[in-house]
This record gives sequence, structure tokens and C-alpha cells, in this order.
Amino acid sequence: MASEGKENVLVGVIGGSGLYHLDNLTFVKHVNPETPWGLPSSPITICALPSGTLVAFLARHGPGHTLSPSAVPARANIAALKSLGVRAVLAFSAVGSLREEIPPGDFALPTQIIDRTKGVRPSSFFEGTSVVAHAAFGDPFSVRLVGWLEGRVRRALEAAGRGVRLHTDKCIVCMEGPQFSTRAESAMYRTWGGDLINMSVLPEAKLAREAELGYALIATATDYDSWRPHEGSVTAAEVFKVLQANADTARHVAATILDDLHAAALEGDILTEEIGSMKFSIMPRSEKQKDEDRKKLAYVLPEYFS
Ligand SMILES: CSC[C@H]1O[C@H](OP(=O)(O)O)[C@H](O)[C@@H]1O
Ligand SMILES: Nc1ncnc2[nH]cnc12
Repeated sequence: MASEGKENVLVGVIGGSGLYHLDNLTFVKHVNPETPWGLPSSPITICALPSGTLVAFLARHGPGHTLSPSAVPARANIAALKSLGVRAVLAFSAVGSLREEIPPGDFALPTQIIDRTKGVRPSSFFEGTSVVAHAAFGDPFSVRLVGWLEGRVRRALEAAGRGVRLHTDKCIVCMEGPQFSTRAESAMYRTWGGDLINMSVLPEAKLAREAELGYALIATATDYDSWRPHEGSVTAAEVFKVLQANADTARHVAATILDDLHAAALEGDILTEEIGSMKFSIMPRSEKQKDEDRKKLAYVLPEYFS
């Protein structure tokens, strides 16, 4: 397992569409850990807050947005962050809104996910190995971390003074893409209880859970998807119009809360659900488990496989 900056980098930030860097923080260095699942989407940037606190930043689609949502190497991304010593991941994502009360430009903290990916994305570190594990995923985001973020993100948005509101306790649909939904699908997701839609939160959230990392998503709304009967359906051009402003606000939120998040991750209270959660999810050791597989899994779960 790589050990770069291990004691210091406790928080990882994953940037989505439009958020390719945190250039309001000080660049320290790039690292590019080669994991058993390959290289991450892009070299990871280690950046420093004014206090000196270090955070790791990873652009989900690569810095030039060259990876489609289905091609994002999510296992390598999560494994690489864990290898740096990261314990909590704050992910940003550009999302469509399935609710009138969440206009483009607003932010949301989802607490639930509906999986509409089509099984084409590798979504478990255990896939293809001789070890079986069933991680609990009833609460797909870290309940404590999300609770911790609510007030802080809201205050950071208020301080930004751009009129961006934070919506909480929302359900996000993760679809396969890369094409957007049909009007019928978009309307159906609303009847299912979906509030937001993206193409990226899975398998990222599942993999973070398997790696025992705290994981929360700040969803930044860019459009109303395709459910409004008298409006046009979503287009990439419409999304692009909002991406830059959302990314600026996201950078402001990150810079405002990351010091406290680092301190909270160090203290550990916000991570009590995740740490140790895989212990009873992994089927008991048998002589049929291959050593090479255990070695591979030790990269993300050294506690159980070293
Ligand atoms: C650019 S529109 C669709 C694209 O945007 C979102 O990406 P991310 O979640 O990485 O911000 C969405 O999930 C799609 O991948
Ligand atoms: N309407 C939408 N559907 C899926 N992913 C999105 N990302 C941004 N807007 C989206």
C-alpha cells in the first residue's frame, strides 16, 4: 500500500463536472498511486489550506473531462484516496433536479440513492476475487458526516452571498448515461421519490463504503432534467451554462469547511459508522480464498487482509 502523506491527508475531495481543481487552495504536489485496480482518473493534487491542513483533490472525469461517467475508474479512485490515508471523502456532482423547489444553482445533500446504472460498472473491490463481502448500504451516505455537513455547508453558502440554498434529506437517482433521460423516465423517477439525478454517485458511494471511508455528496443542481411538460428537455448546453458558477460556489464551500472537516476526521467521531463496518460483511476466511486476492484487498482493507 502506498504511504504518501499518510498521517496528514485525512480528507479527499472529488470534483465532478466543472470542478476540475481547487485553485483557491495552495498547490503542494501531485501524486499518482498505482492501485491494484489501476490508476485513478487523474493524478491527485495535494493542496494546502491557509492553516497548512492538507487535502487531496481528484477530478472524477480527469482534468480535461476525458472520462465518461461509465468509464470513471471508481475503484482506483477510492483505493488511491485510501492509500493516501484519507478517511472522509467529500464528493461534488453536477445533478439534474427532479423537483420544482430545487432550481438550477441550488445545492443539496442527498441521503438516499436509487440505482439505475446498468451493471456495466465494476462496483465492488471484491468483484473477480475469491473473497465475498456484503457491505451494508441501507444508508448509502455517511449519516454522521452528512449531519455534520448540513449546518456548515448552509453557513458557507450564506457567507458566499450568492443566494444559493441547501436542500437536505434528498434522494438521488444514478442513471447510466451518457445520454440524458427520456421525459417518461424523468417523470417516472419523480413518482419513485427521486429528487435529483446524476450519472456518478454510483459506484463511488458503494466503494467508499467497502473501503470504510466516510462519504458524502454535495449535489449542485444544473437543470430541471426532462420532467417539466411545457419546458424543453435537458441539454448539455443548458448544464454548461450553470457549471462555472456552481464550481465557484463549490470551491468557496470547500475552502470554508475543509479545516473543520479535517479536524473532525482526525477526532474520528463523524466516522464511527464506517470504521470497522466491513468486519462482519466479509465472509469468514476459508482456505479457498486465494492469497493473491487477499493481498489485493489488503490495499484498501489492510485491517482485515494483511
Ligand atoms: C455534464 S452533464 C452530465 C454529467 O455531469 C455529472 O457529472 P459529475 O457527477 O461528475 O459532476 C453527471 O453525473 C454526469 O456525469
Ligand atoms: N439531468 C441530468 N441527468 C443526469 N446527470 C446530470 N448531471 C447534470 N444534470 C443531469
